[in-house]
Amino acid sequence: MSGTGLETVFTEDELASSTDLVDCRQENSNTQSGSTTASLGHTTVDFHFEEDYSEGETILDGNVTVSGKERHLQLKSKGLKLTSCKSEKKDKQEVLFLVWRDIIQVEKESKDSEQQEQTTFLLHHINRRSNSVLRLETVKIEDFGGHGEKWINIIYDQCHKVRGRPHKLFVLINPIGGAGKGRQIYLKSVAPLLALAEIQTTVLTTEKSKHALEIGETHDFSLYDGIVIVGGDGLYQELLQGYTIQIQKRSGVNYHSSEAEFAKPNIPIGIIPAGTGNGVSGWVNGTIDIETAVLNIIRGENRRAEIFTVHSREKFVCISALVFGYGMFSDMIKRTDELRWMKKARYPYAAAVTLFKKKRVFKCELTYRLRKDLTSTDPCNNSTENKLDPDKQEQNHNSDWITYTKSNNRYCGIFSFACDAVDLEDRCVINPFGSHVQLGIDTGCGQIALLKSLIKFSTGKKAPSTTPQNLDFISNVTAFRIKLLRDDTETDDSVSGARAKARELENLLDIDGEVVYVENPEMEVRLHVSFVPLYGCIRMNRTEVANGK
Ligand SMILES: Nc1ncnc2c1ncn2[C@@H]1O[C@H](COP(=O)(O)OP(=O)(O)OP(=O)(O)O)[C@@H](O)[C@H]1O
Repeated sequence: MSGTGLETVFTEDELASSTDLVDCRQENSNTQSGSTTASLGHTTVDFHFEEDYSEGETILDGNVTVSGKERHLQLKSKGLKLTSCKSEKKDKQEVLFLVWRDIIQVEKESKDSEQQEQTTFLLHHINRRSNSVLRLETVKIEDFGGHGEKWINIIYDQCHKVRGRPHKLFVLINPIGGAGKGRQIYLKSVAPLLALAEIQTTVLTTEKSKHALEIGETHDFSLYDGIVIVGGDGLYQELLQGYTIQIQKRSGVNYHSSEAEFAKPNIPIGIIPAGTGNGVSGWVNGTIDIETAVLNIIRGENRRAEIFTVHSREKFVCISALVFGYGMFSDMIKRTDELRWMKKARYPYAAAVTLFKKKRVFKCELTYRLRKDLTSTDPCNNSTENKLDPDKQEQNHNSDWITYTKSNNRYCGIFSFACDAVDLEDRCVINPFGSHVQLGIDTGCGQIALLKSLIKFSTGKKAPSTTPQNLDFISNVTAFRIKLLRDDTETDDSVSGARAKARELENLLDIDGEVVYVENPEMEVRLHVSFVPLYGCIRMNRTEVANGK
């Protein structure tokens, strides 16, 4: 299945009603796809393009007209430059410089009459708005310097040969994620842009729970330049877990060993935020705006993000790409899972219910390892590290296991996000490409204080210098172990109803907002740095992050 790949997945009616598929180019030049607010992280990420904005050598130059005004157009080795003519007053002179990566397509405008001699073409390019939002814009350019179709041929060649830009994508849609609009989102806001960029697609929709896991484990992705998922964090986690297992099996890695060096995926993944939380998409795009996510996939730039693996007694349980939670976090996710019929409203509802519930206390041994070669949490540490061989980064960097002793083994919750919060002077920046994480430990913190802390973390607000009572954060963590301490003589039959329910909950984890059952609550969670290539990942630029631009 190739080409648009839509015929087998969408009904004729759906395709026919999607007018933008028929006439996508005009429609998209004005499209402003809906920007929603992320519940996790969308305002926190300050990614900056480390694109080389030097212009390079001139390939072709000449005069053109744009909206009736004379302009000078130069095609350079690094991009395209459009400037006002020298005759215009200095203060009215405009300059537009676009690197080739930011040009999506060029197409010749069909002539109205045979008499029309000048070549006219449409340049579809990315316009950068503030706060990471990208928009497609179209400029109509008319040649009058005599270069004719030479303009079109060179622009076409340059923008289509940009390194990393995908030509063939595998797309997986979750029709029930978020507000249940995955298919419509794909048809209206994703497919037209991919078609405009001449990207071939193979499109599948999930048909049942955990289908993405199965597809990830069995599908041959080698034919594709990238994988796109249209859904939320749960869909991404399942696809990535299946794909990770497939890679380990092919590479002969014993992935049941918690010490194993996992083979890393080489095909980048792009996430179209069509779920509820859309945390990872927000992290890597700096927004959960749909059009931005699509344009970042087309741009092709990608960077490896970190993930956790979770093992229990030397048996692989799962991977986690967003958050690992145990105790009150898994209790809350179980509650939200049971309320799936409420769609997006289930999260605030479950959070509100949690506020009024008495916290469950569990007893466990908690140990962790720290990254020992860090001297600071400066984000620039990452840029240096990323120049190193990523496999070497993980070797010999960990401390021995350290036991957490502050709580007398009594806990309400233990959690960690697969990212680092870089503490700048006025705020935090979430960095999913780092080499260590924070471990959160709740030993009886007030519910409201805990929620406020989590919201602060996820929205990049500067954390107060003092954390709430009974809430602790350990920085620079690379692995942790939780060993539940249970009374060996206790059985489900010998305990009260309430305790039997608590025992059931003790076997549940919150993995990226989904409930995962673990047979033996004795887990090892390990961070794998620089693991999965994600589209939309833009390097943090030292000066700009430091200046908070
Ligand atoms: N066709 C399907 N039928 C039933 N369940 C499905 C189907 N496809 C995927 N699922 C389930 O949907 C869940 C993933 O949903 P997804 O992450 O896309 O949206 P969400 O949960 O609303 O968003 P988020 O995870 O960002 O909060 C997984 O539990 C997965 O097994």
